[in-house]
Amino acid sequence: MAAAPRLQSVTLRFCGVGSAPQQRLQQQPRGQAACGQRRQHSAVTAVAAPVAPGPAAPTSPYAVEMQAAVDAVRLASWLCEAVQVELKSGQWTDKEDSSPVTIADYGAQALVAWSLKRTFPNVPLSLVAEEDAIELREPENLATVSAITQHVNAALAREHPQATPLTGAEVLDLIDCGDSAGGGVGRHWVLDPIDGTRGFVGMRQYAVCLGLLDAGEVVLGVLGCPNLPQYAISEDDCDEGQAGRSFSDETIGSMFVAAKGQGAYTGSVFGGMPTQRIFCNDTVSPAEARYMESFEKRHSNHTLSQAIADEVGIVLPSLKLDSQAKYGALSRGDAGIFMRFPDLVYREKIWDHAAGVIILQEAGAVITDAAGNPLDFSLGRHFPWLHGGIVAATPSLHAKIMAALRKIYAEQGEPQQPAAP
Ligand SMILES: Nc1ncnc2c1ncn2[C@@H]1O[C@H](COP(=O)(O)O)[C@@H](OP(=O)(O)O)[C@H]1O
Ligand SMILES: [Mg+2]
Ligand SMILES: [Mg+2]
Ligand SMILES: [Mg+2]
Repeated sequence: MAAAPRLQSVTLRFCGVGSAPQQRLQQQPRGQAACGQRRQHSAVTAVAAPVAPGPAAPTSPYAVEMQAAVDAVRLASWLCEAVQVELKSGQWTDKEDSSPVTIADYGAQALVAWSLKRTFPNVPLSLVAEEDAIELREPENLATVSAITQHVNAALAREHPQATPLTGAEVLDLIDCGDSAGGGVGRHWVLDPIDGTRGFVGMRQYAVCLGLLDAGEVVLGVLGCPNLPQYAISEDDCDEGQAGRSFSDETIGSMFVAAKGQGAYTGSVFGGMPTQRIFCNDTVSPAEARYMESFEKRHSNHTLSQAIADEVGIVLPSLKLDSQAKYGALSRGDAGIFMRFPDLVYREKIWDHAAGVIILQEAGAVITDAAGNPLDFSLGRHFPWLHGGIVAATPSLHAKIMAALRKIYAEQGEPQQPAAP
């Protein structure tokens, strides 16, 4: 729970929802959101001085793709924030897997596809993305399509006023661009238009996640985290409903970018190209370390992560937050460890990890499955079974976590994962 003085300021900021968000959405030109109005917060740890020229220097490999990805993620992030302002409980449907999907998931996917096609008009778009428009094409979903299209066109009018507004049919076709099978040959964009949809509807954390696969390897990643503070987060920032305060606070809203061999960087999600170099902090001892895990208990076994933490000597409680915002926060040193232990029958999707993994790697973290294997993105839209889950951490803490995990498995018995499909 937040301390009393903080609760007061949170209450005040909630009062602003409805007017303040509109100000941010309508009055602040792109690039100014990070400026001014900074309050005192604990600094992001392990952040080096800004490094010029940053990840999109014209001579850098993947520079054009990086700028394209940042533009696409920012455009989608504007839509997400606009929808979250309006989101009322119950304004989402349940897909077959019973995960909530909002109009923002669809709208963000359409905008990213539109943006990539605009930047690369002569290259066929191969996009491995979470959503599809099959249900939206049912006649009873006409009103939903209309709402998505309105939000898509509002974001376009803001960022690309010269663009012709899209029709509902065009929006549906853009969403359906995301059906690529991916794989280890050629280039494929990998998109989770909203990772952490439950966090999005719960006014917690979420992320727009875009990665680029080249010959089966993630070579570029961008995370847009409109609700993630630009300062180091604490438990207070993870409480249910806390993210709603972001709309009137210019220190909220982070972007993370990385390209292979070029380092990881952060900045404002509504600013320019992020240029602040970040590193995960490998000097933290277990006694000082924090670990992060899913907010949703059903996504990860919190009992196992607590047992590992106890074994390693971690005393601080975990930070529980949704989405790949965790990968961004780990990359800049807010915590030292991320653990994810889903049900053994759950098959992970590549869009839930692609962008975050390259950012983590470029920040100096180690990320493996629970058996210590690297994550292989070359095998299609899903991973084959990851052995027991995912562990990401600073190098020294990763080694300690893996040793603790092996000890616990030796005592309790190895988890019996189904054979690879
Ligand atoms: N039963 C389950 N176990 C593990 N992960 C699950 C799950 N059900 C859904 N997920 C995935 O967990 C993601 C959110 O991750 P996190 O737990 O880190 O917030 C979801 O992304 P979406 O919100 O994009 O659907 C979804 O892909
Ligand atoms: Mg989903
Ligand atoms: Mg996801
Ligand atoms: Mg998603």
